[in-house]
Amino acid sequence: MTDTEVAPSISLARVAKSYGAVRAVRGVDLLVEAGETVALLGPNGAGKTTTLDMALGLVRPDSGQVTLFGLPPSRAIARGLVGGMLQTGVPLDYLRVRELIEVMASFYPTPRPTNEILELTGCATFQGQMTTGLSGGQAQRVRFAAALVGDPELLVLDEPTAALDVDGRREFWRAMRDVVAEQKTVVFATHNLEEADSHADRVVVINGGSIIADGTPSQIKATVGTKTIRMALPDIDLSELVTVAGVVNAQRHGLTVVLTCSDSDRALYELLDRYRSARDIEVIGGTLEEAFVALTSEEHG
Ligand SMILES: Nc1ncnc2c1ncn2[C@@H]1O[C@H](COP(=O)(O)OP(=O)(O)OP(=O)(O)O)[C@@H](O)[C@H]1O
Repeated sequence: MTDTEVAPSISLARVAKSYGAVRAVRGVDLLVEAGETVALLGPNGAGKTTTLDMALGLVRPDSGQVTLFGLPPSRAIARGLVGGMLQTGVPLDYLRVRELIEVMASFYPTPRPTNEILELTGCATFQGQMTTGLSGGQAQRVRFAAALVGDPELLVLDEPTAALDVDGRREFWRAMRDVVAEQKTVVFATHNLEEADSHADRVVVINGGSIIADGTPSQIKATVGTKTIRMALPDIDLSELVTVAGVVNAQRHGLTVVLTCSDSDRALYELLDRYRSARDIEVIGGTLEEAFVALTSEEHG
């Protein structure tokens, strides 16, 4: 078992998949280490689902290699190391919610207690309902419970909050915090930037079937230089300000100048050095949304 402890939770090496003429995933390399919470962020059709389905062995790649904990996906899953919550979902057949989770628990070597799972995922209140009559949000919670019941080391979630309202999302992420605190590895696909920013410690941006950025949310924001410096600085020409290293654009609003920066730290040192009269200085961080739009609107492939 030591190999499963040291091997990355997910390893994708030059993995590619086409559907006819559509190159859904184009040679992706991705290592996810134990304990990481990774958001796979991309617009519709970016290749997120195909990537996760290949990681779980549900879709066979045309080329490249996939291992989970150093094992072929089917073996890692058979050992109960992996829980998945996918768009296709758990078949919700004619059972009560509680019965379904009990049946799922019986498939795993070391399941978590059913009561604990029902509480954690917010399913306890409707555990006696038939699975065929659930609302979209309830069905999503049941899928989450089914993914967690085997007490997996790796949790793979494809757009986990897609069917949830604002309260449902909040509850979902509250439950996830407990899972993350248990040092599990979590990978979730989303096109919700706020979720990636708030809940992942690493964001992998995918577009057109390729990974186009990979880093912490702050690193992703920094790669596209979206920080802004505002300062009161009268009597200085904008043409002079754009010559400051790290400044890419300058605008004036009365006494205030607004500078868009590719490197706000460097720009700030030089500005303070040059202009001792600068006052009311503010550095405003770019949002992940700005970074994402900038990254995904570039030409790729
Ligand atoms: N079974 C399939 N048959 C044909 N084309 C497919 C199939 N699955 C995916 N594709 C195509 O592959 C590309 C990537 O799709 P994928 O579902 O992986 O993207 P995604 O990032 O998960 O998108 P979404 O956010 O809309 O779920 C898309 O162009 C999609 O239309």
